[in-house]
Amino acid sequence: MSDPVEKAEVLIEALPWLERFHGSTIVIKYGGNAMINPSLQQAFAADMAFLRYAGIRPVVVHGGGPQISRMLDRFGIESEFRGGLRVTTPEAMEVVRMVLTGQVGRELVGLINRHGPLAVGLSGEDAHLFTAVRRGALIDGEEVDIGLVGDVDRVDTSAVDDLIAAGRIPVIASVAPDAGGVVHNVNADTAAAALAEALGAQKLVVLTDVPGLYTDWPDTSSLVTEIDADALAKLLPRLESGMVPKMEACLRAVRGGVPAAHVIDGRVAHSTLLEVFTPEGIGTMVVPS
Ligand SMILES: Nc1ncnc2c1ncn2[C@@H]1O[C@H](COP(=O)(O)OP(=O)(O)O)[C@@H](O)[C@H]1O
Ligand SMILES: CC(=O)N[C@@H](CCC(=O)OP(=O)(O)O)C(=O)O
Repeated sequence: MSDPVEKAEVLIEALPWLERFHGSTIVIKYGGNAMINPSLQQAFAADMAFLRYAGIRPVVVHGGGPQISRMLDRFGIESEFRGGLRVTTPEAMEVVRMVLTGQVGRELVGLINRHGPLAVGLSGEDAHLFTAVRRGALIDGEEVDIGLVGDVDRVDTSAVDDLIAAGRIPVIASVAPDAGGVVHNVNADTAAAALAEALGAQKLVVLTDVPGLYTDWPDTSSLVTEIDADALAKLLPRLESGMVPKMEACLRAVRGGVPAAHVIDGRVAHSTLLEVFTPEGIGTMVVPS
């Protein structure tokens, strides 16, 4: 696009969205499957800086499932998932914590900070951010024990609030202690939804490696552009694997007062900007009923 008028039109198209979201908090969940290559990761980091410099308050919660699986593999530990959640032994938990807080989070912080002194990494263990409660996986209506896996029971947003007030971008790993201090593995979608709700965010945006939710996976004609909470609740028992915690998270967020939760394709460069600043948006939008 070399025509200056066209360029100006693209810029001005963002104005209504800048007016609407200026000063708002948006929680962005960056899934491990969307971290496909360095240029996409750099585009994601640039988007976070762009949001921040546009007067929006981005808060990043990151996953790292494939990265954890690769490291477990290097240690000769097999990965097993039940209902989209990793079966987490105490041994695997050490690896989960190391990869999320020491590797994936650090890399993301570094990429965002190429654009200024913006990102600060933390995890659910910092300043009581998340308190976990042990949960099982729901398999055919029955709760199955999957080890040190937690749900978010309590959120103390004070550390995140402090960082936002200082103009920083919190980058959060989803490990969290329970009330007794035992660290649990929390699915990153779950953590992002709990945080979006506690912060009173205007949006939850979940980046993954598919264009959105399919009602009849993997039939690509069944992509959903918009669904309300009640319809999603009805669909949930029919969903599989990684989509289960993801759509549970969207449901939790909108039922908890977040006006919209979006699942978008993180393999598209700058997908977050497209979601926030264009009238069409992209992916699947979940809204309250
Ligand atoms: N109904 C569905 N709609 C879309 N994706 C689905 C569906 N059911 C299962 N999936 C799978 O869920 C995956 C996304 O979840 P997950 O692998 O946990 O991603 P992430 O690392 O981004 O959290 C997709 O790559 C797709 O293979
Ligand atoms: C309990 C559970 O499953 N935890 C996840 C935490 C990371 C995560 O959620 O990463 P993605 O967003 O990339 O899937 C795991 O161990 O893989």
